[in-house]
Amino acid sequence: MKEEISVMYSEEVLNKKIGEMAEQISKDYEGKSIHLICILKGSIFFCCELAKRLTVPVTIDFMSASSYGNETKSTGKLKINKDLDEEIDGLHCLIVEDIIDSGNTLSMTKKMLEGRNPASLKLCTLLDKPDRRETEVNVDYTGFTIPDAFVVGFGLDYAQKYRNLPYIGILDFVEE
Ligand SMILES: O=P(O)(O)OC[C@H]1O[C@H](OP(=O)(O)OP(=O)(O)O)[C@H](O)[C@@H]1O
Ligand code: HPA
Repeated sequence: MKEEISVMYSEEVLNKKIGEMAEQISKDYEGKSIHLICILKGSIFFCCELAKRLTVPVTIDFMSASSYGNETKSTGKLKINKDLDEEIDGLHCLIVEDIIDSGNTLSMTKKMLEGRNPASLKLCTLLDKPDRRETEVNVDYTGFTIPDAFVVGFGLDYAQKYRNLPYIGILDFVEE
């Protein structure tokens, strides 16, 4: 089987949307600093583009939590591979995700971080795939709501490949 990718959102479309999201977030957090919590690895591209466009003071920390292996289905279990470097108590935290699919990663991550007494904790995702939700999560900022397709690019991978694509595309498997 050959892997084929068709463009869903071009780099230009993504940047426009991220600009709009940053504008809204900057308005909502006026007078405050935001502590961005970037969930590795998929969110790095989105997190960088978002951070560059925020007009309020920003700090960033990274966490690696995953509920996926090399397959395209969730295991429903959270694995913390790398925890945050800094304490978050008293900080206005914004979790930055590339995609919410089953919701398992984000709901478990959110619960864990809530226990650390942040001043506030909100969620931001570039993509939301609600058709596949297994665990409800309240998402504060969503870029695009997408249908049930497996997407790659702009940080998103299939078996660790395609993260570096500057656009988001749908991955299909076709007969050679
Ligand atoms: O809503 P869910 O079904 O839990 O899926 C979403 C999660 O899956 C992906 O991460 P992944 O575990 O593949 O790690 P990666 O970011 O390093 O690719 C994505 O970046 C989200 O964190
Ligand atoms: O559609 C997807 N693509 C890449 N990684 C993912 N993790 C959850 N859903 C996806």
